[in-house]
Amino acid sequence: MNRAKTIVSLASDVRWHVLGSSGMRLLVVGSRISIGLLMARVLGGVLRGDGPSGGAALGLAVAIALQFALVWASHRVAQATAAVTKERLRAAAFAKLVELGPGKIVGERTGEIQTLMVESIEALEAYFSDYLPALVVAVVVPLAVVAGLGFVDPWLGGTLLAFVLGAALLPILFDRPLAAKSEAGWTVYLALGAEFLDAVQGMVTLKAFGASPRRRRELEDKSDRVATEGIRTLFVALGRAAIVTAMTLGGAAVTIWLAATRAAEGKLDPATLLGSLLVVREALRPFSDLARAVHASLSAHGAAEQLHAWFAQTPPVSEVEQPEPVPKGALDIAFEHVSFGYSQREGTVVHDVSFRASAGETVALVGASGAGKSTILALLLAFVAPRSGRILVGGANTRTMKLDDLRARIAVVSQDTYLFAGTVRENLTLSRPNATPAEVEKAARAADAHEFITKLPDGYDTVLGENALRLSGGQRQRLALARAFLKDAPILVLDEPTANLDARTEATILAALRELSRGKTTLVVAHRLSNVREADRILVLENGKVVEMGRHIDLVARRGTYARLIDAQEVA
Ligand SMILES: Nc1ncnc2c1ncn2[C@@H]1O[C@H](COP(=O)(O)OP(=O)(O)OP(=O)(O)O)[C@@H](O)[C@H]1O
Repeated sequence: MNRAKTIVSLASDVRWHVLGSSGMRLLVVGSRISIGLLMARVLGGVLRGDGPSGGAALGLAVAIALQFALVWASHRVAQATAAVTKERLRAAAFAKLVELGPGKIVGERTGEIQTLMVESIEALEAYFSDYLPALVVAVVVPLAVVAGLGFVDPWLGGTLLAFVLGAALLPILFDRPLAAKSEAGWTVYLALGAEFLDAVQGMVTLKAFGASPRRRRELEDKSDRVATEGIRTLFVALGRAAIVTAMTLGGAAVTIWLAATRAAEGKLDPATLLGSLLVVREALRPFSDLARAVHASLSAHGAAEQLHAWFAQTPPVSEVEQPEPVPKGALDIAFEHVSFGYSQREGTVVHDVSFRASAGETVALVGASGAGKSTILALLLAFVAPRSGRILVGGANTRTMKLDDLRARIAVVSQDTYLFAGTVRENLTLSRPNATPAEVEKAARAADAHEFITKLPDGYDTVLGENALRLSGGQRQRLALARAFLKDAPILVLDEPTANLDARTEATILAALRELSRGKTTLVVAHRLSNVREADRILVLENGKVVEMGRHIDLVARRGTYARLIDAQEVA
């Protein structure tokens, strides 16, 4: 797709704002031209010795007042265009983020997504609110003035037209190299943003491994490249600006000189001469304005490519047209010959997996790291979809359900609980926004979290920073558990919820988890096998395949993979 089309297709719903903005700018220029012509009439009258014309003077006063109002209104419309563009694009980009979901987003660089959400959209905003209206003015006004002037005096009109064409067409020679440079600059800029965020998030690791000076040098190198690319772009942009300036100043000078000559020859009256002086500048000014806005257009090219690629992504799981309702009450789970791989290149990571968890049962998934346990949970949550086979919940295929409805019936506690910037209460009620304070407290008590929450400076209203870094691992998991208690969903998914905890904290969390999973269909992933002994069924996975399945006692008696895993942990 060509570049301009790529950009415009991104904001089809702001086209009325862009048109409004352009219209207002045209009115402002129109009022400036009227002021010029009225001034010429007033001065022309004086020069002819008729004295100033009262009507023209009054018209001038009205036009000046009108221009004030139009300039103000035009700024307001430009601001509104900018705000609406940003709001619509951000909403669409965020909706896409949610649609893509963790199945797609995990593995992407957070910094790049962040730059896309903030900076690319800023760049496009400038394109829509500044560059496009400036472009419309640069097309309409010069041609209108040329036509008017040509009507009064074809020689003047023809001369001005030559410079207008020069100012419009010669800069195009620079546009291709400029766009290439700018896109290169944009790419290194994005990489710098991503790297910087990585460094901030990994600061503890960088310091602990003494790697911060090296990382700093790498960042400095990238930063130098951004500066170098910027200077290169600027160099080409200066060449372009010089051409525009030569055409606009040269065009004004030559046309005005010609007008003066024609007036000296008696072929132009003084008022028309003065009028020409004033309108010629107006015909050429839009090119200078456009040259100033060209930077916005250049950044927009890189940003638009990136946003376009973002919107073109397909989610790993798409919604069905007419979803079936998720059955009510307790739900069983069945995997039937499910196979899955994250990409064709990486092959399948889950092979022909079949198992059942009746309502209220607990099924444990065990196996070495990378065996596919978390992927099976992601399949149940429909973050990713099976390549073949079916997943049934309450007897219905999950692919026929509305994704949010399915997920509303599943509570998840994982090893890395995310806590959002906000109060403890807001974090807990994430799963049930209309929960009463009594319900929140009951859930927190059940999760053994109430006590520590009440010791926080503002209790349940204590504001946690980004990802609540000041809470301990055990406290975070207690909040995660309280969230799950509050959600009270019929299916529970536990992805190594005690992985990062010390033995004593683990014991209390496990007790709360037993309580939480009572009567719920539970899928649990655990590395520490002693934690899943009581499961109704244990699935032993190896390279994405179920190699053994049964109760703890039977699997131990088989002396197979499970027994070897247990022996290995006991030795450890
Ligand atoms: N988002 C992803 N994109 C591509 N490959 C992935 C992704 N997530 C996991 N994998 C790959 O899929 C395989 C199974 O990973 P999975 O996380 O399911 O294993 P696991 O048994 O849960 O491991 P662990 O116990 O270490 O968490 C691994 O080879 C892993 O590299």
